[in-house]
Parts: sequence; C-alpha cells; structure tokens
Amino acid sequence: MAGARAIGSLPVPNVQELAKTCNGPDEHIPERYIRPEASSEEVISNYHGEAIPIIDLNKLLSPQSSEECVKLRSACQYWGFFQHYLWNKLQLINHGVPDEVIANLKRDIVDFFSQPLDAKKEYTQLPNSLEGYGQALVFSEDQKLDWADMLYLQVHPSDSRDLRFWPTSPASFRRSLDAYSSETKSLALCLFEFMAKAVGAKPESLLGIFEEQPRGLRMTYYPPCLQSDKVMGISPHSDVVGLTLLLQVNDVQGLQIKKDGKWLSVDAPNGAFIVNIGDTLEILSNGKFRSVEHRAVINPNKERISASLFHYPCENMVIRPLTEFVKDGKVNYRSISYLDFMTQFFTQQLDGKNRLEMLKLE
Ligand SMILES: O=C(O)CCC(=O)C(=O)O
Ligand SMILES: [Fe+2]
Repeated sequence: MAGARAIGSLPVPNVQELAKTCNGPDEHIPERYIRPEASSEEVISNYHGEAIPIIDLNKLLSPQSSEECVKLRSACQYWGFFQHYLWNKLQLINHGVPDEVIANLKRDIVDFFSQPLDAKKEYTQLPNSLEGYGQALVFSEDQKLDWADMLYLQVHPSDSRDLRFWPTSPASFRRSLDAYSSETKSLALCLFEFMAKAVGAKPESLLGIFEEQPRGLRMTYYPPCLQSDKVMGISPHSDVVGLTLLLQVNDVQGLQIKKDGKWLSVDAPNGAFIVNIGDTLEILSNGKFRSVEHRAVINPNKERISASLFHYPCENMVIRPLTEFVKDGKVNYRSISYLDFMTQFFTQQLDGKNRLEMLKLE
C-alpha cells in the first residue's frame, strides 16, 4: 500500500480524551461528531430469523467437506438474493489460528489503548502517512468525525513495516503482532482458494493476485458515549481491499451491515473471525462476491475495540474481472489500476458505492 503512504489525514482531537469530558447524559458533544443518521435509520438484529452464516473451516478442509460446502453455498445464496450475489460477510470458526496468539494480541491492544495519551502520542501519524496512531481519512475541516481513535500498521511483507509506529509499550506488543501476522497468513490464502472453488472457478485463480500478501492491521478504539445515538463509531463504508479479517478485541458488539436498506447488527461469537469481502474482490470476481456496506456504532457504557486485518492485492495490479469468473462472457466491471482505485478511496473522491458504480458496465 505504498501508494497510499503518501496520503495523510488531517489531525483531529483525540476521541478517547474527548469522551471523558462529555460523558454525561446532557453534556455538550462538539457539532462535528453529531450524526443524525445514527438514530434515524432502521436497525434490525434478526434478519428473516437468520444470523450471519457461520462457516467451520476445519470441516471445510476435511476430506468429508461436502456437507459444509453445501451449507456454505446455500447460506451464501440465501444471504445473497441473486444467483450471483453469493458471499459478502460470514463468520469463520475453527480457523486454526492458535487461541494464545489471538489472546496475546487482544491483551496488548487493550493495554496499548489504556495507556495515558502521552504514551500513545509517541506513535502519532505523520502528516503524509496513514500509519500510526490517530484517525483515518479526515480530509477537510468541515468533515463529520467518527467517535473513534485508531492505530494502523502495515504488517506484511516484513520489509514494509515502519517500526517507528510499532509500539514498544506494552513490551510484548511487537512480538504479539508479528505472531498474529504469521499465524493468519495461510488463512486468507485458504479462503481465496476455497471461495474460487465455491463458484466453480479454478482454486488458484485468486491466489496470484494476493500472493505477496500485503496486509495492514487497523486497531480501532471506540470510547463509550452516554449519548451513543448521536455519534457514529465508523461511518458507513465498504472496504476497498480484497478481504478483511475482523477480530472483536473485547467482546463488545457494534458492527452493523446494510441489508435491503436496513442496518443489521452482527454479533461475532467469541473466537470467530468476521470475514468481509472488499471492493477489489467484487471486481476480480466479476460481481460473484459483493462487497458490503458496514458501519460501527457506539456502546453507551462500554468501550469497544476491534482489529481489522486488511488483505491488499499486489501493488502494481490492474484490477479487472478475472477470466475464470467471466465464463458466460459478460464482463461487468471496467479495469482500473489498483493505485488509482486506492487513491480514490483515500482521498474520498468517490464514496464506496460510487467507486464501484463508476466501474460497472451495463
Ligand atoms: O470495528 C468494526 O467492527 C468495523 C471496523 C471496520 O469496518 C474497518 O476497520 O474497516
Ligand atoms: Fe470496514
């Protein structure tokens, strides 16, 4: 994601500190954080009586996997509505990442954010970089702001790591993140392989595009707010990347996805990853997989922390539907260089929906 490295975010107040000063029922919340849409749009917690599909990777990989495959396929089709709208968000269990590796990372992320502001500020984003501690994607002085602070780090390949932003306190942070990065490495590749297979494409078709595995981890801290119906944790967006593995760090829920114009709360069971399809995979798969709009809401009493592991394609790629996914001959998206696509995202020239709409062919 080196292209995106030259792009920065405007500095804004630290939300964790701000939250302490306005955590009463009637306390004034600065105007830039007031989000009428947080309470005006309908939220449902049960979608036609179904929860987001839970996929057991262990079963999927076993020689007797056909039952889980059928489950996966029908779950995805049910979730999609259209024949070709198969899979956009699911939960993954028995994923093979050791519990200890996840527990260590979770503990260190919690410890990082619970330090005094001065300690965290040592890792503050620089003006032309999105790595480090701060907020992502603030481009103008009148842009509405999210009720969250973030620490974003490029984790793979190893030589892309900028250790200036890697916390040394807590002391085990770097080790924990390094272990998490290696243990999750084969997971996404396995998913890419399996997903291709699930829609009848060659299992290796997606692998080449993601083989260098550029990955970044965004750890997001959402402070509580008694007036949680007035603020927004993360504004609605779709992830620009290939695939995101989302880990709920402290068991407080808050993620919502858009389904048929309504917001649907996603409750992640303990130990599961939420797998999220990004815009890049939608294009590569010619729309067989759809990226999904999502947002995060705030809990009135409890802080929430999540960690999103973004999987980017190789940097010099041109993103276009792969022939393997265009078997009926109809190409549904125009090509775009990945760097241009990222730049549109990081400079908010186009919001998520329009980013893809612009590339759709009739
Ligand atoms: O915190 C969450 O649940 C969502 C985070 C997210 O959407 C992101 O990091 O892109
Ligand atoms: Fe996201």
